Amino acid sequence: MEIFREFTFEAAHRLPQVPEGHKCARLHGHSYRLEVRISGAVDPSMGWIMDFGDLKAAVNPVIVQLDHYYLNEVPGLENPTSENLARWVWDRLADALPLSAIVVRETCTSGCVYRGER
Ligand SMILES: Nc1nc2c(c(=O)[nH]1)N=C([C@H](O)[C@H](O)COP(=O)(O)OP(=O)(O)OP(=O)(O)O)CN2
Ligand SMILES: [Zn+2]
Repeated sequence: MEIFREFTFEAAHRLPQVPEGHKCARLHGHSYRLEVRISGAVDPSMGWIMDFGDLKAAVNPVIVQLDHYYLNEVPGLENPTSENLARWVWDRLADALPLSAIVVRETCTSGCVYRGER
């Protein structure tokens, strides 16, 4: 089974690799939505995989590194596409949580699902 928790953060970025004239070369911001999914067996006595509160506590230190930052200045996020951001989050949580997916939504209509593939 899988559970998830959604987090939000505000951040600015620009995409340094896009061709000249691309709108994303300009500095702009997003209200990011980040979904952290974990999978595992349901503990029979508790009736849950993990307390949602413990999931929140594990993810919050990562959110703090992103919220209201210029992502291009965060080490490892020099090219802050959704894909790179999803992998960056995964790498910082994989030791602590049984991750099944990281979902990054940049806008209401665009985003990325990362399941740990290299
Ligand atoms: N594969 C990716 N493509 C794009 C990314 C990305 O991270 N991965 N990022 C961007 C920009 O950050 C852009 O701000 C978001 O893109 P887009 O959804 O095109 O932006 P809009 O909301 O302005 O879309 P419209 O529907 O055209 O208004 C670009 N591409
Ligand atoms: Zn953008």
